[in-house]
Amino acid sequence: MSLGINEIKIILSEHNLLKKIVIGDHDTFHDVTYDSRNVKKNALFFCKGNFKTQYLSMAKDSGASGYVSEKQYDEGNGLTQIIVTDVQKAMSIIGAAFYGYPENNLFIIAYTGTKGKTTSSYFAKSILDYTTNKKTALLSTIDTILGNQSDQKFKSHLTTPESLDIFKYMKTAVDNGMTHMVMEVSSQAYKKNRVYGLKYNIGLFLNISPDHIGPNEHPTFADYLHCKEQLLVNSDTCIINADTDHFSDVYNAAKATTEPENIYLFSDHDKKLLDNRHPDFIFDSVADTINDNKIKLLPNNEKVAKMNLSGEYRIAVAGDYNESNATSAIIATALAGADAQDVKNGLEKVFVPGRMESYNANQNGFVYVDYAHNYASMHALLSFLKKGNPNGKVIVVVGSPGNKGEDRRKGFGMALTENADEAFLTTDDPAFENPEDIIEEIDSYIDHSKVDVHVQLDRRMAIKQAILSGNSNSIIVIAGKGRDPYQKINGVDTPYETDSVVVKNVLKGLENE
Ligand SMILES: CC(=O)N[C@H]1[C@@H](OP(=O)(O)OP(=O)(O)OC[C@H]2O[C@@H](n3ccc(=O)[nH]c3=O)[C@H](O)[C@@H]2O)O[C@H](CO)[C@@H](O)[C@@H]1O[C@H](C)C(=O)N[C@@H](C)C(=O)N[C@H](CCC(=O)O)C(=O)O
Ligand SMILES: Nc1ncnc2c1ncn2[C@@H]1O[C@H](COP(=O)(O)OP(=O)(O)OP(=O)(O)O)[C@@H](O)[C@H]1O
Repeated sequence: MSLGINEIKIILSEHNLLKKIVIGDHDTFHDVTYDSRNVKKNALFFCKGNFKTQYLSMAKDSGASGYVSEKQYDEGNGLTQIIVTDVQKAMSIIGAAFYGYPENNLFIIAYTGTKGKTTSSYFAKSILDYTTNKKTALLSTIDTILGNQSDQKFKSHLTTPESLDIFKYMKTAVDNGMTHMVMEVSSQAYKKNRVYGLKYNIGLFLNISPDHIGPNEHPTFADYLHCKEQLLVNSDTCIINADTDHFSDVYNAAKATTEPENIYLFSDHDKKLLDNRHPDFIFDSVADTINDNKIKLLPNNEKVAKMNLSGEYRIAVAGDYNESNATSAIIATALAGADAQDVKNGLEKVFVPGRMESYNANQNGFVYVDYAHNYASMHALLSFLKKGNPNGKVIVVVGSPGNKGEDRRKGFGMALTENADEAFLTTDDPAFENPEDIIEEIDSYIDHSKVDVHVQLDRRMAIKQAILSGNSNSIIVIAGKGRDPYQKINGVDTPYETDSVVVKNVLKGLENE
């Protein structure tokens, strides 16, 4: 693969990004990278983010022959220097060109929303695996799956990767024979222009509630919503949860670039629809107990009746909120070619790592490992579990991260007060904060007349104590980390075997006692 300066000049000019080019010894590049530690000979190096000039010197020493930057640097003398108005945007369009526009060879389903992106993406992939005979790639918060061999699947670093990685992954997926891709698109991906210029066949908007607002993410809720809406602006076909907050705003964003005929709305039968929303599909809960989750899908007009999706679908993952996640996946995958049987198979067989993973602890109750890590998700999770288990205790192990999402602490306090009986407050990615201070803050929002609170800094120990405190009617929730394999402590990702493994070890220990 290679990319010449003339093509770069054309695409940057087309996007009005080019400020200046100084041609150096080489004007054709054989690799693209934003990390000086990975520079190959004749690479084009991008100076972005918290960049330091020594990275450019390092890149030059390692054989880079050009760089792209918003500023010209003496350290880059002798290299081809491409000076642009926005390096993140430039990186995305150059990345697409370098990898030969692999997105054109994939049917792309893209998800956004505050909650449910990962779960719904796994639902959609599971269904499409039947339709495409396992030729569906996945870019998710948990795993990146670019093929069916073991080395074509790995843990993701970000929900939505950097643009160069996205196009590289897409090219790899195409080379591996993949025809479809399901991807999560975070609001940060738009904020940082990681997906600049990328178009999706189908874009889905699940829901929005305040999250990711702070000095390092979005300055305001309006900015957060705006970034999320960009996914719809860049999609040929849009699917929107008609029950979402800020529906009118969201619908108008979709309508800006998509004809109403290509916008599909769905709604929960039990939710009262506001304004004049006319959902195309309505889902109705047939079973939403802890052991059985099933919906009935009802087409609501002629446009969608011909999709032949009317019927009942069992969902392998518990949680009433997963009914709307599943509905979104049904509509998206049907538009991508799935039939009702693929949908049935996919939803019945799906497994989502770290999301409502259940373990039978016998005389100690039932354990769920779940990723709920803010008020909206914790409230959705605990109210569902409490409703399904009115006579048993709901026991929750939870902590809150340091140096980010500080409002989550109050959210956890509130959600625990509303639906938990017992809480074990513990450590979860304390970063540079003292975990005891974080716990104290969560605790200050808990009503102690309703919740029995224990403090146990050691997360493994907290899980063990919570399980031991249960009886056969109890539900024990290990919340917030899912399958995160580390604790972020003082800037270091300290390895952690994951909540799922800790639970399994505790249960094994109990069996052997
Ligand atoms: C805010 C943001 O987008 N930050 C991301 C961004 O940071 P950055 O560009 O400032 O990079 P940096 O790590 O500070 O380094 C600066 C540059 O120098 C380079 N470098 C660095 C060291 C070196 O020796 N040589 C070198 O060339 C780096 O490769 C980088 O290009 O690029 C880095 C990788 O290139 C990411 O790791 C980092 O993600 C941060 C850590 C992160 O986790 N961000 C979160 C907020 C995020 O994006 N989350 C969303 C999900 C949340 C949601 O649902 O909205 C996500 O999509 O994951
Ligand atoms: N539609 C939903 N509404 C509310 N809560 C949900 C919904 N779907 C999932 N959840 C809860 O939120 C948690 C996170 O779900 P998931 O990972 O699918 O969402 P996400 O959008 O990828 O989240 P994040 O951006 O935080 O990674 C789940 O473990 C569950 O507790």
